[in-house]
Amino acid sequence: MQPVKAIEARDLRFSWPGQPECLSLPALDLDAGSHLFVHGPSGSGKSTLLSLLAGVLTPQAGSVSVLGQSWTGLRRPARDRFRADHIGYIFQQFNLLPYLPVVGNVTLPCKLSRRRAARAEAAGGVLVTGQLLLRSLGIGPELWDRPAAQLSVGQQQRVAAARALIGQPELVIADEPTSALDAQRREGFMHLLLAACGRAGSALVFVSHDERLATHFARSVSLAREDAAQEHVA
Ligand SMILES: Nc1ncnc2c1ncn2[C@@H]1O[C@H](COP(=O)(O)OP(=O)(O)OP(=O)(O)O)[C@@H](O)[C@H]1O
Repeated sequence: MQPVKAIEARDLRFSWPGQPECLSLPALDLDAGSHLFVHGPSGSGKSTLLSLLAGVLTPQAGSVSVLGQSWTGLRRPARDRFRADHIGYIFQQFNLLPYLPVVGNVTLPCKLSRRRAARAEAAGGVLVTGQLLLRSLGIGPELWDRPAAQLSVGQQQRVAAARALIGQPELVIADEPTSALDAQRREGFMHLLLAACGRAGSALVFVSHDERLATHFARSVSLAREDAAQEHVA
């Protein structure tokens, strides 16, 4: 039997209402635990693709399966549950709850998903797992009880990564999480994120307009118009 893929997308086509086609992708596969870099200029459809992969948007044609489950077969509440159980999402603007302490932000997915809570419990407890993740991403105990809004951009970004990774979701989706960082902090974050995904065994789809980040990945896909959805394997 073939192992279940983290992502299997076929013949995807998507247009926003009243606009020309935004995305056309014949195939996109991602093996469990492997990492993929998606790049393309602003407006090329990177965030749209991520929303299709995460089942937030529905394509006009084609299909997306995550861990062997097709989004088409799920109604909205089931989609929300499946997403909470299996996908960690790092948003471009991090989307932390500003007044909630750092550690509360990180453990939040375990309140929304029993599956992720059970995994964190099995790994030593939800709180301890959150603290360990924060530590591994360079956020020390002196910051754990501070409201998230009081952290620097680079610190918030690492908190967002810890939140995405708690409870070992099989798939982590990262939408331009490094766009606000200088070169040194960007490289540091990439190393921490890739190592944390490796430890959790999570597959990673990482999106950026910055092609230099491709050096961190064995596989990359370009959404640039002129070479529509071309794949490169290093
Ligand atoms: N909610 C929306 N409604 C209508 N059109 C949208 C919406 N979101 C995105 N678009 C359009 O879809 C196209 C692709 O946008 P998308 O945000 O996916 O690109 P992107 O590559 O992620 O861009 P960026 O790097 O600037 O974040 C753009 O032309 C954009 O205007």
